[in-house]
Amino acid sequence: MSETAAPLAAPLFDRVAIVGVGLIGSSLARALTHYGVARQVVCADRSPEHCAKAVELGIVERATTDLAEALEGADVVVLATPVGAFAEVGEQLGPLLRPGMIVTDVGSVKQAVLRDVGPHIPDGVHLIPGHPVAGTEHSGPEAGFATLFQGRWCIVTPPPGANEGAVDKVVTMWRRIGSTVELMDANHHDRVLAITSHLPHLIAYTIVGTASDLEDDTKSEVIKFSAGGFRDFTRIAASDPVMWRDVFLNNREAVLEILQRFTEDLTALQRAIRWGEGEQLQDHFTKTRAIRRGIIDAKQA
Ligand SMILES: NC(=O)C1=CN([C@@H]2O[C@H](COP(=O)(O)OP(=O)(O)OC[C@H]3O[C@@H](n4cnc5c(N)ncnc54)[C@H](O)[C@@H]3O)[C@@H](O)[C@H]2O)C=CC1
Ligand SMILES: O=C(O)C(=O)Cc1ccc(O)cc1
Repeated sequence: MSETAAPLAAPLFDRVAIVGVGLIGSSLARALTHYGVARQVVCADRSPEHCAKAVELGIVERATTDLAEALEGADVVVLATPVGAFAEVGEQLGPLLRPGMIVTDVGSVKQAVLRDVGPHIPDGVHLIPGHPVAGTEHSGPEAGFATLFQGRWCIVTPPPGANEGAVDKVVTMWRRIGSTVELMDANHHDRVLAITSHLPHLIAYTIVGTASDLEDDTKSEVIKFSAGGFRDFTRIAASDPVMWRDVFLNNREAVLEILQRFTEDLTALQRAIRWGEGEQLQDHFTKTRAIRRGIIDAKQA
C-alpha cells in the first residue's frame, strides 16, 4: 500500500471522536484518515502523555483529556479503552450525545458493551458495537499502524432493532479500512471468542507463569532454548495486563464454560500419556493437524 494512495470515495463521516488512543484507537485513527473515511479524527484519552504523543505523531488533529471537548461536532464516537472503563466512559458520555450520533466500540467482548454503555445512550442515538479481530501484544499510541485491519475480520454486533442506516455506516467504515465484516449476536460473539482468543491467551499466561516458577537452573534453560513453541506463547503472554484482566472479568461465563471443557480434554490426554495409549494420542494429533491444514486452505482459497 502506498502512503500517498488517494481515497477512492468521499468521507463517510465528518468528524470521528475516538476515546482511548492506544494500539487499537490509534490504528483506527490512522486508518480512517489514511483511507479517507473521516474528514477529521480527534481523540480523548485520560492520559495527557498519550494525548501529546498522538498529536506529535500526527495521528489526530486534536487530542484532549476532556470528553466534552472531543465530542464537539463529532458524528461518531468510538470507545477504544479497556472494556473495564466502558461503564465509566458511557456514564460521562451520555449527557454529551446528540440525536443522530453513532456510538460504537472496539472491545474484545460484546455483551458487556450493551450492559455497561447501553443504559447511558439517549433516544435517537445509535449504539452499534464492533470488534476488530486484529491486534498485537503491544500497547499505546506508538504501537498502532494504519494497515492493522487490512484483510482481518471485524465482527459487528447490533442489538435487536438497531437502526439499519447506523449499522450500515459502521459496517462500511470497517470495510473501507480493509476489514471483512460479519454481523453476529453479542452472546454468540462472546462464546466464539472465548475459545478462539480468550482461552489461548489464558493458556499462554499460564504456561509462561509455570515456566517462570521452575527452579532457577531450569528457568535459564527455558529462556535459552525458547526458539520453539514456547516463544510464541511468550509473545501472547506479553499482551496488555489491564486489557486482558478486563476481558476475563467481562466474559466470565463463556470463558469458565470453555475452560471446563478444555480441562476435561486435557485430562483425557494426560490419561492417554500415563497409560501409554499411543493410538489415542496419534488420532488426536492427526485430527488437529487436519484442522490447521483446513484453516490454511480456506485462507488460500
Ligand atoms: N490489543 C489488541 O490486540 C486488541 C484490543 N482490542 C480492544 O481494544 C480496546 C483497546 O485496547 P488497546 O488499544 O490494545 O489498549 P491500549 O492500552 O493500547 O490503549 C487503551 C487506551 O485507553 C486509555 N484509557 C484507559 N482508560 C481510559 C478512560 N477511562 N478514559 C479515557 N481513556 C482511557 C489509555 O490511556 C490508553 O491510551 C480494548 O477494549 C480491547 O479489548 C480489540 C482488538 C485487538
Ligand atoms: O496478538 C494476537 O495474537 C491477538 O490475538 C490480538 C488480538 C487480541 C484481542 C482481540 O480481541 C483480538 C486480537
